[in-house]
Amino acid sequence: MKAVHFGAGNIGRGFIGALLSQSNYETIFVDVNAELIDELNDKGAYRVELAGTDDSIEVTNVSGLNSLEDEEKVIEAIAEAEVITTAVGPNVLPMIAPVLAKGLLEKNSNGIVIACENMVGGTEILKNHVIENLDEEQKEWISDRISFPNAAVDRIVPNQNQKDPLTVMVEPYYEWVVETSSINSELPDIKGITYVDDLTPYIERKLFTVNTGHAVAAYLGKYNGYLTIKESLDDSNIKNKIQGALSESGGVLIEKYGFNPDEHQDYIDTIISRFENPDLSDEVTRVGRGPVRKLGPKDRLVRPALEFIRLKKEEPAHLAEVIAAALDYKNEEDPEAVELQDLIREKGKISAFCEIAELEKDHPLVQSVEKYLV
Ligand SMILES: NC(=O)c1ccc[n+]([C@@H]2O[C@H](COP(=O)([O-])OP(=O)(O)OC[C@H]3O[C@@H](n4cnc5c(N)ncnc54)[C@H](O)[C@@H]3O)[C@@H](O)[C@H]2O)c1
Ligand SMILES: O=P(O)(O)OC[C@@H](O)[C@@H](O)[C@H](O)[C@H](O)CO
Repeated sequence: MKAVHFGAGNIGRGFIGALLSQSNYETIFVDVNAELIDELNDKGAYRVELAGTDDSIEVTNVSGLNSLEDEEKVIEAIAEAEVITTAVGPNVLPMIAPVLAKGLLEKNSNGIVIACENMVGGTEILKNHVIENLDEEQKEWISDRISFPNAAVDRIVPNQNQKDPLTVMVEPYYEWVVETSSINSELPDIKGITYVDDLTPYIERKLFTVNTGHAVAAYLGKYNGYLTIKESLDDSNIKNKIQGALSESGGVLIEKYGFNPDEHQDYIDTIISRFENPDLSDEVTRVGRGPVRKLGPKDRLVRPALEFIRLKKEEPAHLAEVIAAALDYKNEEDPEAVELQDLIREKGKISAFCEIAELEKDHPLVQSVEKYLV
């Protein structure tokens, strides 16, 4: 069995690639990072270390293709693969869509594409990019043969600082949930996947708890001069604010999906203890990366804040404070952080926020954020 995985980065190697290998797939990684691709082809294997344990997984039967230089080979690999997965980041999905479309059109059997990105409806969005330049006949062909199920993935994989460029250290915890309703062939037998009929409660619970809490730690941590998520959590003031923000997003999730409040609190507590893992060093700049995306209307801060106002008719004070801290986020090495600060210089914080979050200035969330601006 063959799998093609776009993105040989942290989650690609440390999570998806490892599970594909453990499920006996030959996995071909496609990436733009020439060093990683050369290493994968030289070694054909790499190690995933489980932080805080002596355990590791030897990931074998892997190789790499450079998506900038090897287009014909990428198309051929996609045509032969049963499963195609991605972990490239939401903004990169439109860039991989053209080659993915070419490869899928070459297939003579059914296939499944799963985007493993932190976003609601990620695979569906990728599918729309894939089919946007196809003619009607090609669209029908793809819709008949290729399944595009949405997915939620959860495992903290920090940026790596290892001697070996392929070795990756991950937290032992993981969750990979895939929606069955849009799969029109046999479900792939991949270790670790939980199949569900309706992904919405799972992806929202994950994004608006793990990623909302993480964003609080990153933006308040950066504002307070901390370098890592662990340092942020060691500050009891920030830890309380994470609890506060997750009570706001949790209130929304409990109301929308009928989660048991005690069980949801246990979920929050587990996540906070994952952030405190002393064996992982995760930088606030990795977790806070891409602030324009993270301040978007459907992402981890604005979406739960808007729903809190709509359902609870109260001010989401903690989420508003974190949004204000995110508007202060500066990192010259992060193109979105530079874009955000350029926009703020041009328009001011509130107009920049309104533009990114697609809100009017008199919206209650905007007024709430304004109170916390520095
Ligand atoms: N790291 C985590 O803890 C984690 C956990 C769950 C989900 N995710 C999600 O997984 C995705 C990837 O995150 P990551 O942390 O692995 O990032 P990463 O930067 O480590 O990996 C992304 C990889 O994509 C590659 N890439 C960029 N453009 C490409 C292109 N055009 N074609 C092929 N490859 C390309 C990059 O070179 C890089 O190797 C994101 O959507 C992220 O939200 C990450
Ligand atoms: O990957 P991002 O940029 O959407 O978010 C940063 C982190 O919150 C994220 O990568 C988490 O580590 C991950 O989602 C845990 O499952």
